[in-house]
Amino acid sequence: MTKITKAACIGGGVIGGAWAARFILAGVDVNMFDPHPEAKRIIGEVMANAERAYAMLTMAPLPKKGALTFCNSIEEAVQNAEWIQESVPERLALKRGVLTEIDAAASPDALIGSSTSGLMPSDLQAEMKHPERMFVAHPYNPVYLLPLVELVGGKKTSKETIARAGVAVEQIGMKGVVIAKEIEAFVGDRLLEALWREALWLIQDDICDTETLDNVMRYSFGMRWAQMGLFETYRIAGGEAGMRHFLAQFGPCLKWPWTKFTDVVDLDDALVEKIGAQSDEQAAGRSIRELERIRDENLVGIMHALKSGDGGKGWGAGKLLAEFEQRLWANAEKPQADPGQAEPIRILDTKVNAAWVDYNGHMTEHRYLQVFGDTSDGLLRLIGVDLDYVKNGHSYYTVETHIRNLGEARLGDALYSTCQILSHDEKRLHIFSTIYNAASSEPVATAEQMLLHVDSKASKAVPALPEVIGKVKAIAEAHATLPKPEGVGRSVGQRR
Ligand SMILES: NC(=O)C1=CN([C@@H]2O[C@H](COP(=O)(O)OP(=O)(O)OC[C@H]3O[C@@H](n4cnc5c(N)ncnc54)[C@H](O)[C@@H]3O)[C@@H](O)[C@H]2O)C=CC1
Ligand SMILES: C[N+](C)(C)CC(=O)CC(=O)[O-]
Repeated sequence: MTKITKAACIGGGVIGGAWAARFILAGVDVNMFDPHPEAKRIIGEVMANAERAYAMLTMAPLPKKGALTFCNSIEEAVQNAEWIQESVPERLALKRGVLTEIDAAASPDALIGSSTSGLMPSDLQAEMKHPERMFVAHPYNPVYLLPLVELVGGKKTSKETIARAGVAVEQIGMKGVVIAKEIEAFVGDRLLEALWREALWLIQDDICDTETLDNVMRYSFGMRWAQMGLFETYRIAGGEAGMRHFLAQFGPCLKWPWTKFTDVVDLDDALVEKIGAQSDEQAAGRSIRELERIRDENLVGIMHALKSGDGGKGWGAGKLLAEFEQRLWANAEKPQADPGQAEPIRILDTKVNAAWVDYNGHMTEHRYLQVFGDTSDGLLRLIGVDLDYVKNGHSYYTVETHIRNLGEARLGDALYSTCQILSHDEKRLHIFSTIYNAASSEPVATAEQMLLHVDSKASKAVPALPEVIGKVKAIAEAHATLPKPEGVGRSVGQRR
């Protein structure tokens, strides 16, 4: 078993709530246990931000969202869960107690991950009856966007568990990196800890304030690190002679007094207050949720940029996103439609989310094209133009689109789209799509489009394959009995 259909999240704070969002948006049902009196509100807000981020992240068809169920106990939450993720506060005794409860109630082959930032898995699994299935799955905030998860086994974790976990995280768009030996704080947090220690010294000693320090990072090496790590970046910094020259040139600096090394700053009340006050000033009144949304938009932008890196092949986290999207397309549900039915085919059900809304307070222009694009893609899947068809060198390209905006779509409005085939031949597909407001059934926009069947390797129009033409013909014959939709053949500025 590696495909996860149900997960349990034990602890639904910053990390547990975001794990839940990642699972749910990947189509996995989640049972949540968190005794916090406001857990539902908090997780609801995290979920809303995650959905907003995914709407910006990808145009690929996300699977039907998993269901979120709040449970009253750990025992209830872990029932039938294939992956259980513990994300309770970072205290060894608390985590051990929770893991022991999970251990007693979980299915024997469930994978049990801990989000701990630094505790050793061997210490966490010490009191478990079946410790072989327990490991650290250390994510990065926000879990629903940042794909890395460090997988760390303890003394009693089986190799099979780590291997299964590595495969399972791919399903939810993550990159599992197996850490060879367990060590406190693993790899990422050891690096962050070193930086954090120096940062605290710099603030304590009034070398800079929190905003200056953040500016130093985000206008320079912070940007570098998002696309290449430390070593690849420094290899380039060595010039043509590469890493060896870099080490020869900058190695000796390690002996210079550039850092306070392992001395730890005394985080007393005065320093806490100093950092707190500088951080408040830096935030300029923005709430945490607002900051999260800004962060998410930026992270999505970075991932989009990385997706087109390396000459379009994708690079790092962007390559991973491209591969995840390929899987989403491959698993996309075909619209359910009877091709013989004489009515426009209902293709898409969607909702106007925050990222789609512009300064006028309604759905912005290019999102209409996105919905129409998703609608024509839905029709294509219905006629057999799926990912395999595309991989084999054939596809339809849209060569002309005329959109009419007829009504407003506001934040949260439920929408659906339909598509009608107007005419076709062996190369061309002439379609008319309509977006409706689901509550009023009023049309919000229409698009008349011409699609051309192509040989994508030769970049030229060629006849569609017979099985596709057969399906198009069946739908077109049924649609031929329909009246011509109002607006067909309109040109911009045309007199009525
Ligand atoms: N916040 C971060 O940036 C990151 C945190 N982590 C790790 O994730 C874990 C959780 O941290 P956060 O989410 O930041 O903490 P948090 O304080 O935001 O959330 C912890 C949640 O656990 C709940 N909880 C407490 N006792 C519980 C119990 N017995 N059963 C179920 N739920 C319980 C609390 O009500 C709270 O909602 C920690 O191990 C932390 O080291 C890992 C990566 C990043
Ligand atoms: C601060 N922290 C140690 C909890 C951070 C992490 O564990 C990872 C992250 O998201 O930076």
